[in-house]
Amino acid sequence: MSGPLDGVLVVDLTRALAGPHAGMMLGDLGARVVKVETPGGGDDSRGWGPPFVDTPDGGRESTYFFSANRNKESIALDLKDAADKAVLTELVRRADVLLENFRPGTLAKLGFGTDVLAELNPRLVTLAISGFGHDGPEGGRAGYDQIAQGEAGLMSMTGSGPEDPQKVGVPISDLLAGMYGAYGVLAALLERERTGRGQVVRTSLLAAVVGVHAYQGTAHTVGGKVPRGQGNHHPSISPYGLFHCAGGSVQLSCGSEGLWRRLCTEFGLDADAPGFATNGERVARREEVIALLEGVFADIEAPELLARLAAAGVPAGKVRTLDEVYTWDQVESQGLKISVEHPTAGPLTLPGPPLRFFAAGADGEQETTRRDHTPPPVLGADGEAIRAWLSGAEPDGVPQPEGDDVEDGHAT
Ligand SMILES: CC(C)(COP(=O)(O)OP(=O)(O)OC[C@H]1O[C@@H](n2cnc3c(N)ncnc32)[C@H](O)[C@@H]1OP(=O)(O)O)[C@@H](O)C(=O)NCCC(=O)NCCSC(=O)C(=O)O
Repeated sequence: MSGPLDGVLVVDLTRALAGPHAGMMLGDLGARVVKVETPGGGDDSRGWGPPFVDTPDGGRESTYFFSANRNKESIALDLKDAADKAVLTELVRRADVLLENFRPGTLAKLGFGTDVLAELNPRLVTLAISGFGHDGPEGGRAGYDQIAQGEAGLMSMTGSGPEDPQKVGVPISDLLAGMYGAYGVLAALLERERTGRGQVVRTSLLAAVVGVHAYQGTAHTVGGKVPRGQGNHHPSISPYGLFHCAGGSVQLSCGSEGLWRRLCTEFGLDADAPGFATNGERVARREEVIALLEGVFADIEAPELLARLAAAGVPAGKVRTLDEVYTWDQVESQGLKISVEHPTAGPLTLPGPPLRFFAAGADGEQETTRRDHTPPPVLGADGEAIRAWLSGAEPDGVPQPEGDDVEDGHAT
C-alpha cells in the first residue's frame, strides 16, 4: 500500500506543467501513472532550461521536467503510428484515468476523441486541461501560463501599482489547473463508485485563476472595485504586509483587533488612537499605519524584531530565498524535501508532496504518507516493460497495480 490511490491506473498524455502537475499529484497519492511521450524529444519541458543536469552518457536532464514528473513511468508512443496507437488503446482499456492538455481537438484528431475513449472504456475518467475552455466564444484558444496570468486578471492585481503589472514567480495558472484537475478526477472516481461510469472533467488555465480570485473577485463582482496591485500590502486588512526595519524587513499580519492590540502593547503604541482603533480606519489610513510602524521599527534589527513579534504572538516572518527554504528544518520536518536516485542524473533532492496522511486511533496517530517515491523517468525508460505487461508477457519484477484483471473493458 503506497497511498489512497493504490491500484488506480492513470494514463498521462500531458506535457509542460499543467497536466503533468495533475498526474504528479495523483502519483503522490499512490496511483500508478504511465506517462505517454512523443518519441524523440518527449515532454516539451525536457528541453526547457537551463538549469539542466549533465549526465555521464553525455546527455542532460531538465530540472523543469523534474519538477512535475516524480512517481511516473514513461513510454514513448507515436500517436500518428497505427502500432503505437494500438498500445495506447490497450492502456486506455485498462486505465481508470486519462489526463490530457493538448490544444482542444488535438486528441480527437489523433483518433482518441471522447466518444472513442468512452467506447473503449466506459469507466474511464478523462481530465482535459485547456488554455481558456473547450467551448465558448474563445473555446479552443491555446494558452501558456504567462498569457493566462495576464488574461485572467492576476497580473493586474499583482505588482506595485497600475503601471507595474507582475506575474507570480511560479506558473501558478498551470499549477492551479493541475490541482483543480486532480480534484475533479477524484470526485469523478468517487461518483464512478455509485454509477459505474466515468466522465470527462474539464478545466483551464483561465478557470484555475478565476477559481482563486477570492476576495479580489468579490471586491469587483459585489463591491464594484477594480483591484490593482498594492505591492506587499493588503487591500482590506491593516497592518498586513512587508515592513522595513533596521537593515532589512519583516512581514507581519494583524487580521484581528486582538492582534493589533498585542502589536501596540509590545511597541508602546496606543491601539485606540483616534483614526487607528478599527481595521476599517487603518485600511483607510494604510500609508500612515505603514509610516507609523516603520518609524518604530527603524532602529530594530530584523532578528530582534521577529523575536519580539513572536513573543507578542503577532504572526510574522521573513522573506526567504529558496536556499533558505530548503535548508529550513521545519520544511524538512514536514516531508517537503525528498531524495530519489535518478538513473542517469544520480541523487536528486526534490520538493516533496504537500499532503500528509495519518491513521488516527486510540493509540494515537500513525503516518501513512507515501514514502517510496520514484524519480522522474528517463524518456521511454519503461516502454518495454509496459508493452510486455499489456501483451500479457510480463517479465519478472515489472510493477503491476493491484486488481488489473480486465473485465468489460476496464480494470477491476
Ligand atoms: C501548450 C499548447 C499551447 C501547445 O500547442 P501545440 O504545440 O499546438 O500543441 P498540441 O496540443 O496541439 O500538439 C502539437 C502537435 O503534437 C502532436 N503530438 C503530441 N503528442 C504526440 C505523440 N505522442 N505522438 C505524435 N504526435 C503527438 C499533436 O498531434 C499535434 O500535432 P499537429 O496537430 O499535427 O500539429 C497547447 O497544447 C495548449 O493550449 N494546451 C492547453 C493548455 C496548457 O496546458 N498549456 C501549457 C501549460 S504549461 C505552461 O504554460 C508553462 O509551463 O509555463
